[in-house]
Amino acid sequence: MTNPRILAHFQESADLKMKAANVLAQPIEQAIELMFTALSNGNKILACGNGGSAADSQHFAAELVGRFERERLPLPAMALTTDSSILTAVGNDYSYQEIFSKQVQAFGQAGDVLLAFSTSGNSGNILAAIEVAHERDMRVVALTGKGGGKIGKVLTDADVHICVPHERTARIQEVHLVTLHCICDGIDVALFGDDANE
Ligand SMILES: O=C(CO)[C@@H](O)[C@H](O)[C@H](O)[C@H](O)COP(=O)(O)O
Ligand SMILES: [Zn+2]
Repeated sequence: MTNPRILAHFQESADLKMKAANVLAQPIEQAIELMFTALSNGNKILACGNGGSAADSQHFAAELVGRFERERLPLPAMALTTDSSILTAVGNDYSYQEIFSKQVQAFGQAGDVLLAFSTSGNSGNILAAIEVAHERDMRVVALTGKGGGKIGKVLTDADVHICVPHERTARIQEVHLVTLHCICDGIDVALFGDDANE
């Protein structure tokens, strides 16, 4: 007999993914187009998030600098969650709220993209990073959940909001992950064409 709690996790995750596929396909396509355009213009992607979403930020950067499924040259993406000296110095000397926004201020250029993760849509350091990204004429792709929170209210029409229709952080993150892989795949298709017949 399969453990019912384990079965329930898989079932809820599978059900949400299929629901999200229909709801989120369009904003995911918009995110692919936005990122491909930025990369084609010589711009880069900066990614940030807290906890599990910090891992997702690093996961995404690794698949752009390294590869997703197809061989290609490195693409410029950077997670703002990795430099412990920056994170501890800014967190200690200024505030935890500024650990990402200071880096966006330092590294972000007009035309760059900020990939911002927050399952609640309410993390202060993500909101602060988005504010600085807008000040620096960057575009924002926000991956949220729980209705989008405060982030949903600060995004502009030039940004893309991928808001997972669920209230449970773990489920939202699981859809964020498949979304990242859709974006990586979409960028490769834009670069090399569809490999469906390969
Ligand atoms: O991964 C998980 C829960 O599954 C946690 O580490 C989670 O990422 C943390 O609680 C974050 O601080 C949540 O922040 P946010 O997604 O609401 O911005
Ligand atoms: Zn998690």
